[in-house]
Amino acid sequence: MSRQQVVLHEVSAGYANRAVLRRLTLEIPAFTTTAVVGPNGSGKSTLLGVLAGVIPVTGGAVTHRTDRRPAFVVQRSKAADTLPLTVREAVAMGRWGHLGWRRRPSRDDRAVVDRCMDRLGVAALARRQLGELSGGQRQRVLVAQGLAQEADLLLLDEPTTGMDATARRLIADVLAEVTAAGVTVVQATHDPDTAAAAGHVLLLRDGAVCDAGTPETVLGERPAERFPSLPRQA
Ligand SMILES: Nc1ncnc2c1ncn2[C@@H]1O[C@H](COP(=O)(O)OP(=O)(O)OP(=O)(O)O)[C@@H](O)[C@H]1O
Repeated sequence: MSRQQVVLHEVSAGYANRAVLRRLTLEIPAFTTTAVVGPNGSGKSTLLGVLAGVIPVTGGAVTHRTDRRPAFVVQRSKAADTLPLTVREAVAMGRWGHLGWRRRPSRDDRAVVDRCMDRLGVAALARRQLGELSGGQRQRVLVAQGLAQEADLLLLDEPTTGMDATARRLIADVLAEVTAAGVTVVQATHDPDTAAAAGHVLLLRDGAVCDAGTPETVLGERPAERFPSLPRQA
């Protein structure tokens, strides 16, 4: 178990009147990146919600390596883009779980927020309203917020959607750094290059795992050709 961050055993989950995940058994290896791939509607976001603990399971068991709360970066389209928040306030929300009884951010909390904004290249935008940013900038702010939680499990739902190549590389570098520092990352993605760079790949279809393993075994040597459902992003 120590090398597994999360183990799912025959897990079923979904929404009111809609079963999505069906008796899913899988392992999320610790300290590496798992890419969750599969066609639209195959259950990637639902799986992330289960791993985050925000979607209750209707059957089976989910076992986490630690009892720390995971960080969950939701798809930008599902996040409220119009909240009246500055970039700094949005990233600082990542510290809420760490605040002491006075609920006031400490110097350390503020330093973590500064570091995460810096790492995601949004420090210069700190005072801007979220609603004024481009889609790619907002997405980077959400990743910075996830990073600021300093969780040992970082869950990201299609974090690079709508990003240009430079921003995608930045996210890939940040995720490589955090896994090297002992964090486990799980990201849903439609990008074959992102999936090919992961340590582990889970391929979902119709709410079930249809393959799992290294990128080479699951995706083959030419992921974009083998998985036309994973369109190469512009
Ligand atoms: N809040 C919800 N209520 C009811 N059904 C939902 C809800 N969210 C998702 N679904 C349904 O659950 C199924 C799985 O959706 P999910 O979002 O997990 O797929 P996905 O693999 O992440 O898809 P995509 O690649 O399009 O993001 C789909 O049929 C979807 O319509």
